Amino acid sequence: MTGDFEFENNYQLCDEIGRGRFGTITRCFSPATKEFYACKTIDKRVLIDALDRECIETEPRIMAMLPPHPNVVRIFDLFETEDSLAIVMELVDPPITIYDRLISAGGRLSESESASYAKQILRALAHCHRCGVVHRDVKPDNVLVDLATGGVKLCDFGSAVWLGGETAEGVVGTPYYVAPEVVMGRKYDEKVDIWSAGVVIYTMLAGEPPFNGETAEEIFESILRGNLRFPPKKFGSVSAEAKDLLRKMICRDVSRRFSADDALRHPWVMNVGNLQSN
Ligand SMILES: Nc1ncnc2c1ncn2[C@@H]1O[C@H](COP(=O)(O)OP(=O)(O)OP(=O)(O)O)[C@@H](O)[C@H]1O
Repeated sequence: MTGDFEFENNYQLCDEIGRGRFGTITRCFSPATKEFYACKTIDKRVLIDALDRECIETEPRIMAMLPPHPNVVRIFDLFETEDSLAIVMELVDPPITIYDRLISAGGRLSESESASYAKQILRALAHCHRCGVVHRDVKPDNVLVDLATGGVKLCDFGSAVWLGGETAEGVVGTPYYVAPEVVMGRKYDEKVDIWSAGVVIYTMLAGEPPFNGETAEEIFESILRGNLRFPPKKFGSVSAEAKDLLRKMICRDVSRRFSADDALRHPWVMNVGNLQSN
């Protein structure tokens, strides 16, 4: 790891393209490779909380550990000083997430677009899980979409953990997308990402998440009740295969819940190219 000085020698900072809990994402340019990248800069001085400090240290460690995959944002460089951290990543330009895509599409996406994104998210998760990495914060805001190619990339590994076959504890994630075993404070494994990915797919198809509430507590109660419904108003034109996959991903029984590889073998995901785009 190197410092500020080396960063300035290697990259030129351009415009700000995003802001997260801990830092700013800026487009940057490398005169050496003549390529643009996304640089996440974190001011470590504002992080008082031990958990926040852990999050920012985890992200580059986990990203560097994962072998490259077309559906996972790649890390290229890391610069660290006592006060700051800069992570140079692959740039998705324009910087659009599935969350932004849902907003611009008026709330929901077609079945074919949803299935195409679902397949790529599942490929990213299968890759992470094979490497023992659990993302723990799969949600529309953490999936970048390349509008030119339709390719998607999983990003923000700040909540991720390397489990390598073990289990974890502790509430991590974003209320709407959190699996019930996490809410209950039980030990959990990589299947939490499958629940969250199922909630993301449901949200893309319906325009709203399956478990709702005014407060985080209400959302958690709804998740624990686990009453998965497909209101005809939202799901009238959605195929039976899509609903079947959702039942197998948003499944309370962890041992029966699909793995990423199981989901990739499901007909709805296998037949992505044949779905209607309305
Ligand atoms: N590699 C990238 N290419 C293009 N845009 C990106 C990239 N990474 C992040 N962004 C943009 O910056 C925003 C914030 O990024 P990110 O979610 O990684 O930050 P964070 O600090 O971890 O946020 P959070 O508050 O969700 O933890 C994203 O929503 C996206 O718009």
